[in-house]
Amino acid sequence: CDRTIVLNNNVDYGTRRIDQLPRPYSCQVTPYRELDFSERTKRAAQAVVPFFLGPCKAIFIGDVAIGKTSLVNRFCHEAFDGDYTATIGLDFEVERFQILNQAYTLQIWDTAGHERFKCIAQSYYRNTSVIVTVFDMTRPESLLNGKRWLDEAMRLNQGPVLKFLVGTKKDLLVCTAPAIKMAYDINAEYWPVSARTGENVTKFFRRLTALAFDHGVHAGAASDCKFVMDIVNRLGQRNEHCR
Ligand SMILES: Nc1nc2c(ncn2[C@@H]2O[C@H](COP(=O)(O)OP(=O)(O)OP(=O)(O)O)[C@@H](O)[C@H]2O)c(=O)[nH]1
Repeated sequence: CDRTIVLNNNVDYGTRRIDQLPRPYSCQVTPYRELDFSERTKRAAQAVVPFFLGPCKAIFIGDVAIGKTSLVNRFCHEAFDGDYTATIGLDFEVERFQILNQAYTLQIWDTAGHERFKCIAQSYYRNTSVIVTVFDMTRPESLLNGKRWLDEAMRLNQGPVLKFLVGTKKDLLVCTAPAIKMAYDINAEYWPVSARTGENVTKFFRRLTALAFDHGVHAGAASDCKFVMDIVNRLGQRNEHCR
């Protein structure tokens, strides 16, 4: 088999530093319409008192051999391997970003697509901030199966999650219309990428991480607010008892 390993093929990987909210692949195919970080996020990032935002957990799900690991490897290691090696259960990567001068960690959970490892992978689906449903643009059935993978992951996550639909192997381009329709149907942001050439890979990860950061600040602010309201309510109840 023709083994191809490409390293540093002049793709601009950018940096892990983000000062402005990166654009979606297409403004038409995204449920996330904000053009910049929210005012709340910018204020929080500029505050004198530093805030801590926990890591972002992003799971990558989808059929076997569609290019999940290749996508992750291209971003994390700037490498592409033309040979296929099945993921056993699950792989894990950590990437550190600087967003609006705040440290932010992206955890990438690359799950196995093989049925045999499904139970292992599914046990890591919980408490996810981002679900990336991956499909192979040269294999239409992997797009249809993507919906099933997403439903299973959503069933195990009660809280709000960001959803992305990523088509791999853009270098072997095929029609994207069904993917765009699917992205609308599942309310996900659509990205076609190529791990072989690196096209859109860094842009996609920067966008994912920045959106997760923005939404994470909101969720954190909301839970702080709930915490304060709980205290106020409890104090109110105590006063009632005293009367
Ligand atoms: N031409 C081309 N081939 C790709 C691309 N991405 C992945 N491949 C090839 O597709 C095959 C499968 O890729 P993997 O990344 O191992 O697939 P996976 O989804 O992680 O597979 P599992 O671990 O079994 O779930 C490998 O032979 C890759 O070289 C791409 O962008 N372009």
